[in-house]
Amino acid sequence: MDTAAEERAFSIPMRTRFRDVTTREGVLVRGPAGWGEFSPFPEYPPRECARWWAACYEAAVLGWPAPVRDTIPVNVTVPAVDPEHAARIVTDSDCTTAKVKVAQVGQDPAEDVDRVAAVRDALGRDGRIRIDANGAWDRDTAVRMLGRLGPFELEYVEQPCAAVEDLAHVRRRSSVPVAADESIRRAEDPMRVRSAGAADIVVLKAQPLGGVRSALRVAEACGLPVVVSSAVETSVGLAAGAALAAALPELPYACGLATMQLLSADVCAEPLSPVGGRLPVRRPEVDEHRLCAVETRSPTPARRMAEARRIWHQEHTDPSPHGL
Ligand SMILES: O=C(O)CCC(=O)c1ccccc1C(=O)O
Ligand SMILES: [Mg+2]
Repeated sequence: MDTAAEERAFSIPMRTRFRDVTTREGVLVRGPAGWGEFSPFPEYPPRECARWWAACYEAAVLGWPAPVRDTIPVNVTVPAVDPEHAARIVTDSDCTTAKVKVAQVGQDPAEDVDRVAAVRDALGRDGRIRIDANGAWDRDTAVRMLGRLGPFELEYVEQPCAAVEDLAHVRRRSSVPVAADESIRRAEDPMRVRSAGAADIVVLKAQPLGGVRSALRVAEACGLPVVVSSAVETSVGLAAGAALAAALPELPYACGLATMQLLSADVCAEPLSPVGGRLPVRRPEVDEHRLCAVETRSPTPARRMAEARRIWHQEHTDPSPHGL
């Protein structure tokens, strides 16, 4: 669309499979404000990808609002691995909060219990544990599993069920606080979560919500405590999440932005990784050598971005002065 803007498609394998994600693909775009990332998940339709494009455009062209803090407390993310591996991931991190994936397809509920138990052992009594079911439980299973996992003292459960009505049901039946993720991220109307009484906390991600400013507006309109999470991005995408977490007026919980270690490589020489359980708020430099090493010839990422951009600019008529 524009020869001035640099666009580089990348493909990076995950270290550990994360749900059905084994590789992260996308495009990095360099604009006047820096690099932006466009990396929607493979199954996301073009209409949803338009918001991911808006986030990339904001990063590359507009930049971000001023931060009110310079480090962000983060959780270590524990995929649906065996108990020993889960304990090692927690011990190798400096984090005192862990987010444990549960309800993985093909696994037994006892595997969730064993994984959470191992994480509680590794963290000690003062650590915090939150779990994420990615909407996989029905409402009765959710209430039953929260009963089984309750003794490990959960900070909250993220998206126990897919439907907003089911989240509200679980919230009434269980003493574990409920956080909404997919119900915000993939919803036509993120405000339904609040009016349905479906959540105590909202999980906000910069890319799927259309950028930092747009996510800040969702946070303000929701009026619930916010946890900022990544979409498993390179350090370029993570920097947008850090900017969002840094700009929120209140940040009462650790954020899910320590996901760099889930990827096997990065595009920056100094990846955006936590130090002492906290992520520094900064924009890491893209390293040409590292970017080259993960560059892909696949036409798919660029094609998806062109389609997302077309939809976005159709709906937002102001023409970009930067040709992006
Ligand atoms: O929150 C974290 O710790 C990591 C981010 C994460 O879990 C995630 C990453 C990509 C896609 C979905 C999710 C999710 O929270 O469900
Ligand atoms: Mg989630």
